[in-house]
Amino acid sequence: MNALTLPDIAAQASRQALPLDWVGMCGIALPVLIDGQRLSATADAGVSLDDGEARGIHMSRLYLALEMLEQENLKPALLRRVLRSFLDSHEGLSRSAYLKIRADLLLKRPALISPLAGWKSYPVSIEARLKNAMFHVELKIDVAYSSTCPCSAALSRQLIQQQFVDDFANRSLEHADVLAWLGSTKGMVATPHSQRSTAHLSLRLDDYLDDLPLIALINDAEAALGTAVQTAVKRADEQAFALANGQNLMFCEDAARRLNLALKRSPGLHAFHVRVVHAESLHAHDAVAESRWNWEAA
Ligand SMILES: Nc1nc2c(ncn2[C@@H]2O[C@H](COP(=O)(O)OP(=O)(O)OP(=O)(O)O)[C@@H](O)[C@H]2O)c(=O)[nH]1
Repeated sequence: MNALTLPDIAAQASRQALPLDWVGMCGIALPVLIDGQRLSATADAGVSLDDGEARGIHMSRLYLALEMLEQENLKPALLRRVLRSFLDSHEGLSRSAYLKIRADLLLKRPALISPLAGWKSYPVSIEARLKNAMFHVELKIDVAYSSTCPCSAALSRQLIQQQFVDDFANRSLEHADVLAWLGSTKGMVATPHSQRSTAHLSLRLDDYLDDLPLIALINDAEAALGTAVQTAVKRADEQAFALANGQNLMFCEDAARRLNLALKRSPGLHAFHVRVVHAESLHAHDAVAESRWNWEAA
């Protein structure tokens, strides 16, 4: 049997004539280049099947178009070319094309004080759509940070004050005694709880952008939060982190508001949705806050 005789089921007429919103493949393994970094990624690639009479799309054509992503840095223009190729190879069948790429971006992060540095992984996804000649790119980025509860800090301070009253009642205050007391466990009878937290950022990019501003957006988000989780840590770094947390107490509402304000100042965005999740150590459930700007369902 040669190729000419192979049955082509996709080209048959559909028994139920009905257009479909999305048809394609999910979870395709793919190497991609982001800012020169070779990353292991997975891709979802699809098109609409607007011709309801056609039995199926041609999956191999989408799959093969993804080869364009192997050698070039991921940029909006490249994503657009891939989507254009999806549509060109489905002329008469499809009017919209979709590509989602997921990867873990690795960034080397310096310690707060010591000259050390270590790698941090940021789950990112890049979603591109081409529909009626309109091209859109949306980024999703997860940023991990530490949050210390302001309520718990205030309650702890009150207990420390109470301890001070108990320990120094009817005593004259000597500087050396107070200093020694502050350095003892009695000087901190209670500690506020803090938690590892995650900001899930969904970001719609302006159409004119030449590059994907992943690193700039991560940096903006971490600067706004103030207490990004660390990589290599010596004691001096841990002490600086403790100070940063103490100066940066936050409820999930505070984190969501800070991110909202920071992302509005970030260039290249025209809409975003922020969801912060504080994996509480006080509770067995999470504290969550969301904030949107110019965001409605795509
Ligand atoms: N449309 C469709 N194809 C599927 C599905 N599952 C597996 N495939 C297979 O995907 C393979 C590639 O499809 P096509 O791109 O149409 O392959 P082809 O006909 O050899 O390629 P062209 O000549 O370019 O059309 C076929 O062998 C299909 O059977 C499915 O659910 N839908």
